[in-house]
Amino acid sequence: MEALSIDRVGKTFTMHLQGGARLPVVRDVSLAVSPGECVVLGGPSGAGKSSLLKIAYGNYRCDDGHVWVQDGGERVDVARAEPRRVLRLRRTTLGYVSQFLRVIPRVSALDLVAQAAVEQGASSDEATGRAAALLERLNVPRRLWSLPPATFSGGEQQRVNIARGFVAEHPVLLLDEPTASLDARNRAAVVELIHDKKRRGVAILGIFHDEDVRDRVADRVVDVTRFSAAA
Ligand SMILES: Nc1ncnc2c1ncn2[C@@H]1O[C@H](COP(=O)(O)OP(=O)(O)OP(=O)(O)O)[C@@H](O)[C@H]1O
Repeated sequence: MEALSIDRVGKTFTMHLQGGARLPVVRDVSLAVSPGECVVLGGPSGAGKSSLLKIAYGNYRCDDGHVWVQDGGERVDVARAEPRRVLRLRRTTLGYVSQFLRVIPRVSALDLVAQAAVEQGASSDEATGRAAALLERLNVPRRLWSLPPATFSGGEQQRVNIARGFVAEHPVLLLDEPTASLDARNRAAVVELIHDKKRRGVAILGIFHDEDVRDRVADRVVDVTRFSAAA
């Protein structure tokens, strides 16, 4: 059974500040991701890869189609579900790792990561243990763990963000260029984390511009240009 299924999705942006100009991006997108599989969205800049991920997460509305996510014994259509249902789905089932960390003032890196596990029901001790293990694997120096990440470097923030996204145990994970500003060593650490998730049966849909990373994690690459709605 598919964990995530995008079914005939279409999206046109309407630019209200530009006299309602319409920008068709994708149409008739259908693709599915099974448990333990990593599907990568490919295609040139502007093809609509990020937009599709945001539609799958429920951040963007789509005009047509459905986004089915298997949630235990139930299938939820992210495109049509009530906002409250989408929020619940995000807590238990649907994870998303963006390129940038949203820092919370005064919350330390360790707590920020652990919080994501606590939200899924882990005890505080267990969450802190898992958060520490991930920060370690992602080579975030121990001296930074007790500090709020606002002043961290771009790559350090990104690694805290990845730890936060991976500490939770979501059966479906959306990854928007998680390795964009990382060096080779940390890219390799992220590849390992993705392999771990796949072994645990997590379904992953992601964007990876780095070809080497893409080749190492992707079971399939879906070129989004084939769904282009432009002209
Ligand atoms: N919120 C928005 N409002 C209006 N247009 C948008 C919005 N988000 C994206 N677009 C437009 O939709 C098109 C697809 O953008 P998207 O970011 O999905 O592409 P992408 O394939 O992820 O590109 P990249 O590889 O450069 O990140 C672009 O032309 C972009 O300008």
